[in-house]
Amino acid sequence: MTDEPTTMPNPEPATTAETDSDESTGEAAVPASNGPAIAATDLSHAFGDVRVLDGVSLSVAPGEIVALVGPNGSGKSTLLRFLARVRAPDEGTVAVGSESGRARVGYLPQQPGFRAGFTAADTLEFYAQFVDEDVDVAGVLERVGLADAADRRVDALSGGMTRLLGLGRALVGDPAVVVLDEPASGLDPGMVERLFGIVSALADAGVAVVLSSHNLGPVERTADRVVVLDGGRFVADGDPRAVVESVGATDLQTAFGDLVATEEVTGR
Ligand SMILES: Nc1ncnc2c1ncn2[C@@H]1O[C@H](COP(=O)(O)OP(=O)(O)OP(=O)(O)O)[C@@H](O)[C@H]1O
Repeated sequence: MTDEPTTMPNPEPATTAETDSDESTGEAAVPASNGPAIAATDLSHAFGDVRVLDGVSLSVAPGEIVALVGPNGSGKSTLLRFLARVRAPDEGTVAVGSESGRARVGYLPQQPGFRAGFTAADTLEFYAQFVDEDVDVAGVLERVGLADAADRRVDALSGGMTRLLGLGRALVGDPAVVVLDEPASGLDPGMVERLFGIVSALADAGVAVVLSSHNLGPVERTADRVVVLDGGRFVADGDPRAVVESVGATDLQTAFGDLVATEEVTGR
């Protein structure tokens, strides 16, 4: 199914299983001063017999870029849904806050969906009406590289363009935290660079960014911190250079293979 952002009403509401109340997600405000922008504590979750997360905790500071990497099916999307609060974990809490007091979380789901018939601009205008600030829709479209597609219907967008529109939707309302599930998936190399440039600019503006990606080159160059998820736990967590050096590798791609392959030895 399609996930939708949590900060604004949804034109095609998700099921209740995907839109848990604040109470059920254990949401709480992080103390305003010098606290993390978002803090997840002791998250555990299973789908039936499959344990996807096993007591993971993650705090992200304002202006920090955290990249979540891991093999297919390792639980990245599940963790990001919990951070975005579109779903609640079996156990654990997610607290959102920031020094500025902004507490919204912008979310790009792995498979963003939009109301057919709307144009790209209509779509962002729709979401803009639910935030307090004035939203420069044309500016958001420009920022994500869709200025020329403003009047194109969403059902006529390519897969990559749909993802960029999802990124634009996540940015509406100037959120303090942005959670991006594989934002570079389906983008051509130029747009991948642009995407990671947008991420850097967000962080420079004080936004906490948590993203998942299989594009380990740009991740290594852009992220402040890389978290490797495998077997329900974090098997590495540190700045990219430290993660690479921790296994004596030369780059993140090589380190990733080593870390995931040796999970049972290095897991913590
Ligand atoms: N709603 C669900 N019901 C049952 N199982 C689920 C559900 N969502 C995810 N899973 C399972 O949980 C595990 C983790 O899935 P998740 O999508 O979080 O992984 P991922 O790391 O994001 O994978 P990918 O890199 O392929 O996107 C997988 O085994 C998946 O099949």
